[in-house]
This record gives sequence, C-alpha cells and structure tokens, in this order.
Amino acid sequence: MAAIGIIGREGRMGQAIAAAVEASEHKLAGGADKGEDVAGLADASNALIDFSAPAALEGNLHAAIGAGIPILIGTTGLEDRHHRAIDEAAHAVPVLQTGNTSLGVTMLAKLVREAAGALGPGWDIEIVEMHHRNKVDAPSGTALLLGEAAANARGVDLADNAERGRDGHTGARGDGAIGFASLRGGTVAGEHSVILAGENERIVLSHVAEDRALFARGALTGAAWLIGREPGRYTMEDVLGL
Ligand SMILES: NC(=O)C1=CN([C@@H]2O[C@H](COP(=O)(O)OP(=O)(O)OC[C@H]3O[C@@H](n4cnc5c(N)ncnc54)[C@H](OP(=O)(O)O)[C@@H]3O)[C@@H](O)[C@H]2O)C=CC1
Ligand SMILES: O=C(O)C1=N[C@H](C(=O)O)C[C@H](O)C1
Repeated sequence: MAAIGIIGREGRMGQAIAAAVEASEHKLAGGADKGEDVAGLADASNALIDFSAPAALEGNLHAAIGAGIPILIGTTGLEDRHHRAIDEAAHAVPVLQTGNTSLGVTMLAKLVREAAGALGPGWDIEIVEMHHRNKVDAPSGTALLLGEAAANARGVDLADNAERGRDGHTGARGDGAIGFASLRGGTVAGEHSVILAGENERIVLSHVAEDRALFARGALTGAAWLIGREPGRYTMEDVLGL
C-alpha cells in the first residue's frame, strides 16, 4: 500500500484521482492546490501525482526531489523549458510525464507510429481533438503526443513540421506537415482522431475517453509503478509493457 499525494487535488482530475485511490489498495496522503505546501505533502507521500498547471511544475519537481520520491506529471500545456526541467529532475528521482495516462491512447500512439512510418510522408497527417468547454490549452497534450509519435516515425522534428491553428488564406498545406485542429464544448472527456490522408483514401485512428476516471486509474497505476524504480524518465509504455 502506497501513500499518494495529489497536486491539483480540488480540480476535475484531482477529484477523480482521489476517488481512484479510495477504490484501490493505496491510501491518500493528502492534496495540495495553488499556494499550498507541496514540500510537506511530498514528505508525507510515497509518490506524487501532479495534475495542476504548468506554472506549478518546477516547484513540484523540487518537492519530489527534496523528499526523494517519484512524481507522475499529467499536466499538459508544457513548453520546452518544462521538459528540460523534467529531464533534469529525472537524474534524481523517477519521473513519468505524459499527456494521457490511458491504456487506449498509449496503444493508439503505437498504431500511429507504425502507420506513419510505413506509409511515409506522402500521406498527410491531421490530428483532431475535442474536449470540454473548460479546457485551457490547445492542442491537447494527447494530440501533441500523437503528433510526436508520427514525427518520430518519419524521423523528423514535430516543431519543424506542425501546422497549428490555420485561419484565413493559409496557402496549401506543407509537404510532410502534421496538422492540428482543436474543438471545445460541453463536457467531452477527450476525443482524438489521427487522420492519414492519401490519394482517394483515408485511415482514421481514433480514441474516445468516456469518463476522466479512466485517466485517474492510469495515473494511479503509473505512480504506484514508479515507486522503488531507479531515477529516470519513464513513459506509460514502460508502465503498461507495450
Ligand atoms: N495526462 C492526462 O491523462 C490528463 C491530463 N489532464 C491535464 O491535467 C491538468 C488538470 O486538468 P483538470 O483537473 O481538468 O483542471 P482543473 O482546472 O479542474 O484543475 C487544476 C487544479 O490545479 C490547481 N492548481 C492550479 N495552479 C496550481 C499550482 N500552482 N499549484 C497547485 N495547484 C494548482 C487548480 O487550483 P485553482 O482552481 O485554485 O487554480 C485546480 O484545483 C490539465 O493540464 C489537463 O490538461 C487532464 C486529464 C487527463
Ligand atoms: O484537459 C483535459 O480534460 C484532458 N487533457 C489531456 C490532454 O490535454 O490531452 C488528456 C485528456 O484528453 C483530457
């Protein structure tokens, strides 16, 4: 049994994770929200789960390092500097950062990698996502994760090939571009489609999250898996053995 600390405890995901902990063999060490004592929470926990905001990331990593415990980061909207901070922290403690903790999306990313690699850049890739009206970042972390999978399979940098937020007279899509489109509305937990468009045919690979409890269970599985590991940066593929 592990004591789990939740950063962003009062948020939508924080509440779902607390419910997942309640239903598991593990126990809740406590939670922290904006302005609260993350270092103290870390000292009382065997692992931290962070679903809060990018601005909180560096402090949360320091708290995990200070307590010598692993941290799973589900927060999205991260920038390059955040990823550098995660890489640095992973020298000291086990860290898992992912835009999506579900088994289904982890599998989808593998399928995207395989399809994008086999079909080559002649097939255009567009990634469409829809989320609830309160989501604050776009494209979603999952869309970017799927875009990374496609770019890796093609041996290119996503940053150099992404087309985000098209509007107005954009001109034709670039050769080898990976396009993103974001829809927001209602209570949608998370829907992602990766469209591979060739000559007169399309492949559409999709994932539908029916309830955010799914992400909460995945986050708890991941955090528990990290306990006792060597310092390093891990993925959901490592956790799920995919
Ligand atoms: N990886 C995955 O599988 C998933 C990732 N997510 C991501 O998780 C994050 C949270 O999503 P969601 O729960 O819907 O968002 P919410 O806005 O509902 O919750 C965020 C929580 O974090 C708190 N918070 C904000 N800033 C800080 C801070 N500096 N320190 C500590 N706590 C803080 C907020 O408090 P306050 O309201 O006071 O600001 C709030 O309680 C988002 O980035 C989202 O994209 C979501 C689902 C799945
Ligand atoms: O904010 C959300 O709700 C979600 N965020 C994650 C993302 O940005 O991909 C994962 C999930 O789709 C729900």
